[in-house]
Amino acid sequence: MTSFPDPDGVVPLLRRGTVMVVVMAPGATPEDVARVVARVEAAGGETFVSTGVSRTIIGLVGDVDAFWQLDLRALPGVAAVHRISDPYKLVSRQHHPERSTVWVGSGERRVPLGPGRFTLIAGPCAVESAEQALEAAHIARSAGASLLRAGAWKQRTSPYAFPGLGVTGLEILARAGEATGMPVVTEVVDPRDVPVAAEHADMLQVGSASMASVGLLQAVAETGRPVLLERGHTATVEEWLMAAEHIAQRGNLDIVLCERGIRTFEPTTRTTPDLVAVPVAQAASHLPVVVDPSHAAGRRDLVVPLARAAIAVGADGVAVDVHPHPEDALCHGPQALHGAELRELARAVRRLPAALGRQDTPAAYPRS
Ligand SMILES: O=C[C@H](O)[C@H](O)COP(=O)(O)O
Ligand SMILES: C=C(OP(=O)(O)O)C(=O)O
Repeated sequence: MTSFPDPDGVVPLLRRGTVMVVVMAPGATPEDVARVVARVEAAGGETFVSTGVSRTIIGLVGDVDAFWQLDLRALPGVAAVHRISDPYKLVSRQHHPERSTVWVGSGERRVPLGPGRFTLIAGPCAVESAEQALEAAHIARSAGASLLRAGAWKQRTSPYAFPGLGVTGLEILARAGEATGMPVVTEVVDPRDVPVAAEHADMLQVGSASMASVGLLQAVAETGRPVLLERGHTATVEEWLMAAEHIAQRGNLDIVLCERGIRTFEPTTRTTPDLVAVPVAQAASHLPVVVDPSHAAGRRDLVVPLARAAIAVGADGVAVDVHPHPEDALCHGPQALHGAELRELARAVRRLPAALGRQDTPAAYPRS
């Protein structure tokens, strides 16, 4: 704003419910300005024009989506158009200042995810057999996890990699959840599988590679099941929240955001865990935010340190891979924790929040 010699003309614009700012080019004529004003006012908006020494800026008040459709950037003399308000509404904290809690499961198996709690989600990356899933579920439960995760359909990069057991895997997972008293969360990759997944799982996950698949987002939303929405590994926080808005628009606000690493130039880890995204997403949105250090790092040795960091940065939970025999795992064995490592992580989950001054309810921490 210092480039504007008339700051008094700028500040009031931003104080009057401005949702968008149009910056005119230095050589813009009064006719160019009038054309922008006329187009906005014809669309039912209000304009506040601030004429500086070298530039004029126009603040717009009204329906930001309607203004966006006007394509003001294409008008003569317009240098830039900036949104001031969030491009999402239902998931925004601007319209819903209280942070939300999402409940997964029913009856005695109901598990909360949200402020004042730290929820441990654990399980194998993929369901491989009834024995493996049940063993992993017992390890997870005895360590103190309250939600069981595992994939029946895996969205693999290679068409030759293990794709999951499909509906058979789903049934096995549901039985493992029942046997251990944990609600289950599983990923859906194809919208056609959503109904059967919703029949067997308590929460549906949309994976990183599907984050922007609008058809899938809408299909999971319409089941009414809570949704675990992974951040796309090339998505900005804003794009992630717009994906969540697609779910919310279908009337389903039971959405938990999961930060699982983003693609950067750093090859040491599978993706780069973007922990700053946790407080950023929590400030922008009322939805709970958890972290998946297993898929983010792809390395077992980093999962516990990253989970500690996730607690410190204020995450509402972590989702981690655990496997009875990681060396034999059919999917992502190198990132899967052994039982002893999961118990170490669970100790951090019990002790760290209070040590770090978090106000979480101790009763909600995993027991073990
Ligand atoms: O587990 C989740 C996905 O399948 C995974 O992130 C893709 O992994 P891949 O590249 O090993 O297939
Ligand atoms: C987090 C997962 O996968 P993705 O790599 O698609 O985020 C997962 O399988 O749980």
